[in-house]
Amino acid sequence: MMTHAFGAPRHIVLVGFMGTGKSTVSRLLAEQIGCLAVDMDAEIERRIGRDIPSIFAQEGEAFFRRVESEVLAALLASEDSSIIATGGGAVLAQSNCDLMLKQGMVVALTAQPEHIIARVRGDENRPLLQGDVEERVNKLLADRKHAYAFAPLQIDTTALEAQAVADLIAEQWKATVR
Ligand SMILES: Nc1ncnc2c1ncn2[C@@H]1O[C@H](COP(=O)(O)OP(=O)(O)OP(=O)(O)O)[C@@H](O)[C@H]1O
Ligand SMILES: O=C(O)C1=C[C@@H](O)[C@@H](O)[C@H](O)C1
Ligand SMILES: [Mg+2]
Repeated sequence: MMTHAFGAPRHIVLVGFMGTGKSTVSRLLAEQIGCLAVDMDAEIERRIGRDIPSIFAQEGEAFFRRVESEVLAALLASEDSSIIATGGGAVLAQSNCDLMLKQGMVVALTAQPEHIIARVRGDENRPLLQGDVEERVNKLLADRKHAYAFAPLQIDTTALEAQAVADLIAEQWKATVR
């Protein structure tokens, strides 16, 4: 179980573009550290009772972003420590970033565009990447050039296995909560 020094962050929050490995790494980290992994996208689907593409199609992105902010705030308010895999766009609201920094150790995962494209190609669960995946990824990456820079810890996952990424974060976490 995790123990906490006074004032130490309660949660580990993973941010990053789609396909950088937040969901995968969160599950590995949870096993390693011994706490719950929560995937915000899955939590939103559970709360609304529909999958992400349907929520985007039927309610629109603005609705999705409102629910995303509510889910994030609820998870961060929990007394129980967790590893939170955020959705790729959860950082688009400054208020979300401020909350993450206040309540968690925020880690940004990055990867070279070609690797992101290879990892997300063929996955129909990402409504913002439908159509020409390469074009969509490059456009969104340009729009979000600085969106993940607020995280104090940045890990380039391009040449790392997901387990190696989890190991790096676990090491940093142990040093932080000691
Ligand atoms: N370090 C890595 N090296 C190679 N492949 C990886 C790595 N991390 C994750 N992957 C693979 O990339 C794909 C996307 O990973 P994952 O779903 O964890 O990304 P994500 O950041 O949660 O994306 P999203 O924001 O869309 O939820 C998966 O197929 C996963 O197995
Ligand atoms: O980057 C984004 O804006 C998104 C990423 C996914 O995790 C989902 O939250 C959704 O597909 C939107
Ligand atoms: Mg994910």
